[in-house]
Amino acid sequence: MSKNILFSAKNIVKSFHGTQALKEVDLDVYEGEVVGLVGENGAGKSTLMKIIIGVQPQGSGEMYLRGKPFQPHDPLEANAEGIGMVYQEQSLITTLSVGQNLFFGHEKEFMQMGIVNWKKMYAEAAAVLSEVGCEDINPRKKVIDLNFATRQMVEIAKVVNVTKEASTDGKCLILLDEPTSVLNETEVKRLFQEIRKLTAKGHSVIFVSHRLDEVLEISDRIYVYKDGENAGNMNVADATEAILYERMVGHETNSEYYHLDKQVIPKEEVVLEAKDLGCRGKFKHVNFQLHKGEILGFCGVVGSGKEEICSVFCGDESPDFGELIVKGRKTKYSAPYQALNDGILMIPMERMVEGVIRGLSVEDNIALSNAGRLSKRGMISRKRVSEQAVEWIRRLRIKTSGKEELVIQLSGGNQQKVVFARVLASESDVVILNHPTRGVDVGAKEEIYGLIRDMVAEGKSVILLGDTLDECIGMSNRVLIMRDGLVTGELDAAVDAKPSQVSIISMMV
Ligand SMILES: Nc1ncnc2c1ncn2[C@@H]1O[C@H](COP(=O)(O)OP(=O)(O)OP(=O)(O)O)[C@@H](O)[C@H]1O
Repeated sequence: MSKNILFSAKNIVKSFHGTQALKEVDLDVYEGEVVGLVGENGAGKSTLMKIIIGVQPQGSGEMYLRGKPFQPHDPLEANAEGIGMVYQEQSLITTLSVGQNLFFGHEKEFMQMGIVNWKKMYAEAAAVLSEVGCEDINPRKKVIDLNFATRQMVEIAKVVNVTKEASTDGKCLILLDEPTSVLNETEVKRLFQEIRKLTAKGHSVIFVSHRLDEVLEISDRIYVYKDGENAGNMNVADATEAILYERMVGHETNSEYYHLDKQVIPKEEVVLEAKDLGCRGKFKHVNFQLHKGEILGFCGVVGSGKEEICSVFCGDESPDFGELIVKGRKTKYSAPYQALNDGILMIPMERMVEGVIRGLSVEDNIALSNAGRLSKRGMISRKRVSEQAVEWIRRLRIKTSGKEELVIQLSGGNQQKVVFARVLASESDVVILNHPTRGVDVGAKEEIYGLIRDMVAEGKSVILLGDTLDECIGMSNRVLIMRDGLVTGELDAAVDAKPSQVSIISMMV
């Protein structure tokens, strides 16, 4: 590794309305290295990234790029200096094509006599995509027609392209904030290959993630932030998941991660049943039963059909074939409220878009799914809304200045905790958890696993689309495996009979 410092942040301080997000943090990045940045939800990671890219200014402190003072006023200025960022929230314009997104703001370069030379733009877009190993993405396709994983690869291609163009002589710095959260394992591998290609050319990357195994795999050095302060930095050779966890959370992981001691044996009673269920072009011949008090894990790669089946249970889509039986009654939903009336609720994967109303307060968001229980003679009791919020803020350790704070002001992971609180507080007895721990820090993950166990112990039933195979196996009583729209296997996952990852993967691919 070259020893020239590419970027430095020194004594960075940032406050928001009384919340001190960063208290004099430092961060150095050498040329050609990947710096991992980890910390609990609300530790200040995204805030620092936004300061580096020029979205918001720091309160005090200095930054240096290639040894010179660096203070971008907006992301375009940072791009022009060779710093680019892929955001946690997707930033592509979905109504435009991939090519238009890649060259957004640079259309002039393709103008000939006042009109855009589309052929040229798409040819160049194809070249950019192939440079990041995504030659299979059609640059003419509208972003809205792409799945989230593909969109993420387009975002990365865009950023790599912008910064590369900006600095032909110098080295670039790419900021990746939770880049793998919507990627499957193959795509993560591809991303890591891409990152390694970039660093081999002397460019550098800051990699922010809650997935400690990935941080350990891709980083050269790792910084840990805790409550807006540096809680240590180390070479990857000196780091383990346990060390990082301890620095982040302040204590060692003390309980069994998946709370296997609390795994209960489901009841006989069937709450939801699929009989030869099918949706044209998405999945077919799906049969299974979900029992009271059961956690049923669905495993499969993106496109296997597992997400689409869940859309049928929660009323987002209607099946074309077969039967859906809920609590003994044959049914078919054409809207989510109908599923909700039957006690079925889903945490959506894109919960930043669908799961939370960001302009509402923390307490009102938590109350969204159980307004009925909180009302008296048709009037919502503010007192109950407030009491409920205080309880969940405490249980999930939601980092907020108070229950009245707007959700938009919370860090990404804390927004997710709010969505989770909403589901846990709901009266639904069948809960579909689509990647419930994505973007949530390791400490909160453990708590969420404990809460899921409590939910099923109380008699709720859960369909789990886990963030990792490990999570799916660890938490479930049984797993269903899907490939190309078909169920390819069903395995018992009792406490003493957990299937191996290898046996599941062999049925997934
Ligand atoms: N625009 C804002 N207004 C008010 N408070 C904010 C704002 N942005 C961040 N904060 C607060 O600053 C703190 C740090 O947030 P930040 O998003 O940097 O955390 P993070 O480490 O990236 O967390 P996560 O892992 O959940 O994404 C949090 O307490 C958050 O509520």
